[in-house]
Amino acid sequence: MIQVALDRLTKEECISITEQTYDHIDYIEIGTGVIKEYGMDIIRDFRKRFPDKKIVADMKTCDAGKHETRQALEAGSDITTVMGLSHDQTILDSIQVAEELYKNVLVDLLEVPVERFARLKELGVELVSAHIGKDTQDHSEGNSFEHYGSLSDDFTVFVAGGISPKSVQQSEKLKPDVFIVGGYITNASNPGEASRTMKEVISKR
Ligand SMILES: O=C([C@H](O)CO)[C@H](O)[C@H](O)COP(=O)(O)O
Repeated sequence: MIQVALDRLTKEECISITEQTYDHIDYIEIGTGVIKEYGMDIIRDFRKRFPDKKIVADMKTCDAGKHETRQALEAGSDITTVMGLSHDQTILDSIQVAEELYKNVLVDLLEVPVERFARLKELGVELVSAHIGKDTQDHSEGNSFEHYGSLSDDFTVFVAGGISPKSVQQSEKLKPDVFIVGGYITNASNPGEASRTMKEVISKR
């Protein structure tokens, strides 16, 4: 499956890219910076405009887990993100609220040491995102999925970070369920075509 990540865009650009890619994507991610710009209103707006798609709010919550999780999920997202490096209590609180609302939390593994993965499992985490951060994508150190090992025995795995048709294979060991694709689609001259290509490559794996 594909999650289009809408980052560093205006609201109008987010809407246009979603419309152009609609037939080839499964999840719409409202990116962290976009949420900072437009708040919960953009989630409410997307819920109305795109009722048939799953919406992920990339809140990157790291404290106040109950409040921020409720905020994003009640605005209409299906999934909200919480940082795996947060305190255990933040993760527990976020999961509890998501369960009350029959929705989900996606735990972002950015900079999380491998030793913490077992604890996340104990806390009840089900969805994780193996993520190469934007700031390390152009550097050789930290620009690899290698250290994530094999997560798929314990979690449903999303992968993110500079994903393109060429880099799909690099995360193969993680057996991802969802490929989070930002720049490859959003910076393309034809985002619809880019999302179609991405879908083809993923379905041929
Ligand atoms: O989560 C993301 C990043 O931290 C910026 O907020 C992106 O959505 C994710 O990395 C996917 O975007 P690309 O790396 O451009 O594919």
